[in-house]
Amino acid sequence: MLRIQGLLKRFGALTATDHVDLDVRPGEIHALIGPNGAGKSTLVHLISGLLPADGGSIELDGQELINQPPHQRVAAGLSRCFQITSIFAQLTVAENLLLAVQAHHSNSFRWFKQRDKDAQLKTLAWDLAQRVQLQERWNTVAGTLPHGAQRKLDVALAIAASPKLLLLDEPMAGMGPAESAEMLELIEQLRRSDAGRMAILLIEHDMDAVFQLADRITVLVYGKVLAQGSAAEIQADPRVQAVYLGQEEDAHHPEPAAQQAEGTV
Ligand SMILES: Nc1ncnc2c1ncn2[C@@H]1O[C@H](COP(=O)(O)OP(=O)(O)OP(=O)(O)O)[C@@H](O)[C@H]1O
Repeated sequence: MLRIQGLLKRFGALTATDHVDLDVRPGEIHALIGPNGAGKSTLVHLISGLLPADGGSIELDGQELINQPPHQRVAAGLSRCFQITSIFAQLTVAENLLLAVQAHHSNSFRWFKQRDKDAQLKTLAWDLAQRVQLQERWNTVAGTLPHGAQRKLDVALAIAASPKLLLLDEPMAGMGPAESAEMLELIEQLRRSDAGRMAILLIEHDMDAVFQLADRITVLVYGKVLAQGSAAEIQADPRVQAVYLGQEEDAHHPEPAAQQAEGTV
């Protein structure tokens, strides 16, 4: 579904994305992990088009996106969660969802009478609410929802367009254990309910969540791909262990740990 080849991004002398190759298959949850500063956010910005690349290729379902502006990438089937910044806080859950489905689907119902069109859009919005378990909050003003429920609404807005690839950038950030568990269940359920086609690229610091959710994992270090494989392969990889061990030691002895991580790349 997503094929990245030789992707390159430089910030002055720093190569933040260093000839990265990455494939995400249809229906797969692919996690991107790596220590702080590894280049995960830069890669996500390159995919969504918020940053221009210096070289390489990004294909979504066979379509080259590398020179496309963000809105054309969305039209091509890319969707990204923006950590609740995309929700309308003054509007209810229902109004948020109706706006999202209207933006993406109203063309499909353009020959319908207004009343039938409204009913179709409302059905789609209600389906979305069910998919993210927000039916009971249908009439709640979005800004008054707890943090976890706002993140769920954000996910619903992102999947309203039936994307081919969903970019989930730290979906559990700022959540307590109960909210994280609900989000984890929601992501698993998205995979099950989407006819196996929508792929998810997940950036997440919570390793338990990553190992539970991901079909495959890519590990980035200093902008380069260090390892790729299943959760079991990544957990057993001594190079990955060294990087994460190095990071823990880094807190106590910054210099030696940084050198150790560098030596493993
Ligand atoms: N706009 C920028 N200008 C200059 N350097 C940048 C810019 N954005 C990121 N960098 C640098 O690029 C490298 C990769 O940063 P990035 O934020 O992509 O890493 P990350 O893996 O997302 O880190 P974290 O897990 O801490 O969010 C870092 O060294 C960072 O300082």
